[in-house]
Amino acid sequence: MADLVEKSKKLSAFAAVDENLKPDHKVIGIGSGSTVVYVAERVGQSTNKEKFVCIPTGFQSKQLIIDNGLHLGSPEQYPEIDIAFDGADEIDSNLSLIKGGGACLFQEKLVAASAKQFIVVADYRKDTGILGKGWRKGIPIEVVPMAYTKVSLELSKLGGKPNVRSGLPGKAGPVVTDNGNFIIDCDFGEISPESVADLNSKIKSLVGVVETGIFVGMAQKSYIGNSDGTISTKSA
Ligand SMILES: O=C[C@H](O)[C@H](O)[C@H](O)COP(=O)(O)O
Repeated sequence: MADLVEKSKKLSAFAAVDENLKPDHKVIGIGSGSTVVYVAERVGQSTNKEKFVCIPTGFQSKQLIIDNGLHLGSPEQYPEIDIAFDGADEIDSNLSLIKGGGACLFQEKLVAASAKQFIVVADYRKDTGILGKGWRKGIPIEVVPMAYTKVSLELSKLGGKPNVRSGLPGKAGPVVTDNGNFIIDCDFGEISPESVADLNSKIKSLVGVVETGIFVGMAQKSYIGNSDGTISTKSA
């Protein structure tokens, strides 16, 4: 099973890079997580790799770029990105995503929003069609630390079950993001594809929320590695 999932991740990542990375691309966004490891590996195998500048979405992503011998840039230097690749925790039928399982959602959204093309890569477990169906940990929401009780209260009033993400067993107390903030995982149950944008706007409007892990209208194409070794693609 674990081997099958790993193979699906690699399959989706390699296919996404092979089919979408073009000779005229210069600035590439590299996401976070275990699937994007294979994106970085494939970009690093490109004969053009010397001319790429790769923009990371966090600490792990930065290490992936360096380890694969790619040039590192920053979002400040490159506010316009030619193409970005990233993983997802769940994907719905409209290509809306839950992201942030690894607490990287803010920088991931920054890079995706700066990219002319945003491609999602994932194994077959992520493609459930409805957010909150397979990913039961809740929507990751990055909040400024001093606002976490206020935001938690307001999320409850919106019908969610908020939970500040713990750093245990590695750290006592909450997880602290690459930006020095906390993560609240808020369970809203299953979210119909039609109501995702509205829920995202409501969460985003709460003072203290830096960013949500709901990505609506951002992904242009998904590459899903299936358990039988095939790939399914979908365009928005
Ligand atoms: O914060 C983490 C990110 O949103 C990841 O892209 C997401 O959790 C998917 O990671 P993985 O490819 O390991 O499932």
